[in-house]
Amino acid sequence: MTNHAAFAAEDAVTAVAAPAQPGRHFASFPPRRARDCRKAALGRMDLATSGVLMSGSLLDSMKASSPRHAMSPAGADHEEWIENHPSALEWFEGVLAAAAGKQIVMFLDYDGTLSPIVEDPERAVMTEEMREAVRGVAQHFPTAIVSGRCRDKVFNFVKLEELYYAGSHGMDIKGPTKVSNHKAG
Ligand SMILES: O=P(O)(O)OC[C@H]1O[C@H](O[C@H]2O[C@H](CO)[C@@H](O)[C@H](O)[C@H]2O)[C@H](O)[C@@H](O)[C@@H]1O
Repeated sequence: MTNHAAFAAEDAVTAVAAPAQPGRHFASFPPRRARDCRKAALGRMDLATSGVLMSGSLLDSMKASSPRHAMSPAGADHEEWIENHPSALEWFEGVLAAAAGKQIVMFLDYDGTLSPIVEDPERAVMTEEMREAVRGVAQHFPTAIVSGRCRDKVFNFVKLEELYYAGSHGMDIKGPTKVSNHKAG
């Protein structure tokens, strides 16, 4: 665990993001067996924090890839649904206003978010471009990848030591092993 200051959940504002594209695969540190994942899932949770901001290009990319419109109902119910489910991307000024004075923390899904959905889960790799985007985000916000996958498997795909990784649906969480220079929020 690194030296981040702890934050109160009620003071945190979260954002979720990122387009999925096919890309390179990186050989990794040794994968562990499934039973190691279950064992690790019993380990302690140590999420913590730091800083703020989001680049225009990442935001545009997020908007372009958002599946939100595909999930919303058509017809007369649409407007009411939109009203009750404001998009953080379309309502970004509102998000910024809500975030004022608060600690922003980024929680990112992996499959179908940072990586494309593919038939073979072992081939759900993320692009180098995506990796750089996430690395950039982590320079501004404490950033966590939250996945149903085993934590080590997600790390093997993402390979960024400055992130938090929450594997096994959040049962197994590990903090950064490398400090990222978050700008204070
Ligand atoms: O929470 P996530 O990071 O989104 O993980 C959810 C599950 O993702 C993986 O399965 C999904 O992606 C695969 C690769 O694209 C795809 O083949 C599968 O059909 C999807 O369900 C992963 O294999 C699961 O263990 C995760 O729970």
